Amino acid sequence: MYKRVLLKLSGEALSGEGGKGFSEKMLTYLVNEIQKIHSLNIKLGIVIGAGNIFRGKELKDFRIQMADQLGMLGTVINSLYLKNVFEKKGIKSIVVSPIVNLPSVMPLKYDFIEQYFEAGYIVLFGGGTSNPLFTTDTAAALRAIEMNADILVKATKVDGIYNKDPKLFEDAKKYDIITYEQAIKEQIKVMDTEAFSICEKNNLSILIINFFKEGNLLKAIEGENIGTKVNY
Ligand SMILES: Nc1ncnc2c1ncn2[C@@H]1O[C@H](COP(=O)(O)OP(=O)(O)OP(=O)(O)O)[C@@H](O)[C@H]1O
Ligand SMILES: O=c1ccn([C@@H]2O[C@H](COP(=O)(O)O)[C@@H](O)[C@H]2O)c(=O)[nH]1
Repeated sequence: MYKRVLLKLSGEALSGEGGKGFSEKMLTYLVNEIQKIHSLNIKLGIVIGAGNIFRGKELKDFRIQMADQLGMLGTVINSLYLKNVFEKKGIKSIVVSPIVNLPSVMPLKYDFIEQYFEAGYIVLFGGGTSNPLFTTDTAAALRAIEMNADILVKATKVDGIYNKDPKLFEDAKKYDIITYEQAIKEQIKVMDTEAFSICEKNNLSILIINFFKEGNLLKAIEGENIGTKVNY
């Protein structure tokens, strides 16, 4: 079983696939899935995207730097939203971000992160990498290394990596395991190349799983071979 986990969630985990905003049904599902792994006493960090609010590239009339800043703020909004949802269910969490100074957001300080984990908090890393031109996949890779995670789990809307986009090609074939070298060479689009590259350099594997299938997250943390594992 993995003991230190960085979980990358799509913003759509809050809205439902393809949706915007926040869905009560999805939030209930999300909390139930998190509760299953939180009870295992693991050190859990979460990076959440903002596809349910803004993705920079969706704001066509904006300069990309401006659009990306809105996207990054969206990830802080999602993190705070999630903190509140967790709180109502008795799950302790803390929002950490290098980009905003708000009473409920703590600055990113490595020494404190360990203390939050020791005190049983889930750490919600908001604000992406703090730089435009990136996405939360890259932020997840950075935070995973910084928290010394033993796995980065990307919980998304496909059940793993295929030789081509399974949402577009019915005959796409799934990989159970793939190396970073192969993923980068084949230009696999399920995750940013920057994220692959950071994890490869730091000897951290990634697990891609379908978030929308009940029980998947728990199975992945317990080491069951679901989804696709990207190995260095
Ligand atoms: N070779 C591939 N194998 C698997 N999925 C692929 C592949 N190529 C492209 N994809 C697409 O990648 C998508 C997952 O990545 P995407 O960045 O959209 O999600 P996310 O990171 O979970 O969301 P967010 O942008 O909200 O953080 C899937 O919907 C899938 O269609
Ligand atoms: O490091 C980062 C992370 C994110 N952004 C912007 O935020 C949105 C939302 O993140 P997703 O990973 O797409 O859900 C992203 O599209 C970027 O616009 C960023 O600029 N830098």
